[in-house]
Amino acid sequence: MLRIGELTVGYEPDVPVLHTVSMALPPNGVHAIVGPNGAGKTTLLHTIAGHLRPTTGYVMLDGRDITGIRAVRAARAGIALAPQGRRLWSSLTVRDHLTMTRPAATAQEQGRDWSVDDLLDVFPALAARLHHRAHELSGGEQQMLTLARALRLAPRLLLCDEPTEGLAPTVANRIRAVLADLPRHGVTVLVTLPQARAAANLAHTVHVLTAGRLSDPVDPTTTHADDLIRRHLGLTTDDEPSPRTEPRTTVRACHRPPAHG
Ligand SMILES: Nc1ncnc2c1ncn2[C@@H]1O[C@H](COP(=O)(O)OP(=O)(O)OP(=O)(O)O)[C@@H](O)[C@H]1O
Repeated sequence: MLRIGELTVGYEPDVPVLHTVSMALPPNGVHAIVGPNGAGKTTLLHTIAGHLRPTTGYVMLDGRDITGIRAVRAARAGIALAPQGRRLWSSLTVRDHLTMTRPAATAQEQGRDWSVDDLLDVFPALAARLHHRAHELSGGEQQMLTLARALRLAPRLLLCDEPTEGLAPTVANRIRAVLADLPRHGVTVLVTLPQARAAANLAHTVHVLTAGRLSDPVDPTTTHADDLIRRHLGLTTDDEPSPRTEPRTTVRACHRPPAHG
């Protein structure tokens, strides 16, 4: 569904943050990018979402060249971003956020059209907070609202930047479970996560981004996946417990994507 080739992106001339990044994501899966702070994860998502223009390279969505298009056009093409830091409108209520946001994608490019009620079913915690302002919500509720608002745009590709950052483990697990279920609704998910273990438990493919360079995709179900991810991250075996020590069934998406897309 998404194909990126030789993408170089920077904020200043001749200072690239991403170096010739290439990636091909099949549709209807959950795909994770892990990497340390400052690796360029946000930069990559913002480039796909049309907030940043690459210096070189291309971004293709379902065979259509969307390189360098503006964010509004990326949304029309079926891409939504749930940004890091949430960026909610603090004085508006949950209801305001969900009713003010409408499907942005054109009919042809649109994914599922999520009604407000659909989204409250996905995030029951928000139903109880419908008339509360964003700044009155807990961190977990704010993150749920960020995701719900992005889904209101009816995307086929949802970009989630560190959606579990700073959340209690149970809330983070709930968020990951929602993401794992989205491919069932025709939404492909590209999510950045700080922890290799969480990414391996959730995603169908994991890419590691370090210092602006992206690894080849790793299939977390293969025998050497943990070692491979760890090696890409430059970790020793003691730095993070094995992904296989956690039950995968809690969040792993049940619909595997086709091998090619
Ligand atoms: N608006 C900006 N102007 C200049 N440099 C920036 C800007 N935003 C990010 N950078 C730099 O680009 C590099 C990559 O940042 P980015 O936020 O993409 O990394 P990240 O992997 O998402 O890290 P984090 O998890 O800390 O958000 C960093 O060196 C950062 O300082």
